[in-house]
Amino acid sequence: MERSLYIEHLYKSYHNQPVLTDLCCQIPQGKVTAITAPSGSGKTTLIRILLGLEEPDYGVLNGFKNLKKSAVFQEDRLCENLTALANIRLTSISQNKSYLISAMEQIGLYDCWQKPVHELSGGMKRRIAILRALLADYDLLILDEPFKGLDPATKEIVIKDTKKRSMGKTILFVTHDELELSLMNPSQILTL
Ligand SMILES: Nc1ncnc2c1ncn2[C@@H]1O[C@H](COP(=O)(O)OP(=O)(O)OP(=O)(O)O)[C@@H](O)[C@H]1O
Repeated sequence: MERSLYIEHLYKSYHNQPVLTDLCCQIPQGKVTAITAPSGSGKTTLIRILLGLEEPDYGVLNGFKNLKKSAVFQEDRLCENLTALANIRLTSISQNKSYLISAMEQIGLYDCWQKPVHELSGGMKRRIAILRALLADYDLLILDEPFKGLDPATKEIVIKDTKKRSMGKTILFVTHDELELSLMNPSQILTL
């Protein structure tokens, strides 16, 4: 049986304003955990702490340290002057070009691999950011409102692809969207 990851008594404040107060939870490995909570409740702060981008004021993260992590942030964080393919290659240098182009086509990204990202639509950029994270080598995939802005039909295709590619991995994803929740089918939903 897979071990769980534990977040124990986590506290974080900014300018003496508490954001996370005594947060304790368990994240089963190899499963999908959703986080859904109102805006401003500290979801992104928690994710930044789990990724090591932010220090908690207090608390213990048990089991996270040696995990390889991959993430999709609320922003695409793509290199706008590089092509779509070159952005994806940043995390999957050993995959050949035809494999990567085929992976793009499976989420509806046709004939755009050689275009610089700044020439692409918002929804195309989003899918490239998601695919870049999915094709990386990781144990823990952290997704902060990853599917936001995609139309429902595209969302369904991308979520099915995400589920297929991340099978057996630990996924933590933030959403406010019922369709995303039902398609991702998390084993637990955390409300901060
Ligand atoms: N670097 C920072 N400096 C000061 N305050 C911050 C910082 N980062 C976040 N905050 C504050 O922490 C609180 C939680 O922010 P956070 O982005 O974690 O919320 P969230 O639940 O992810 O919100 P949303 O659903 O809108 O993305 C907010 O009040 C925000 O203003």
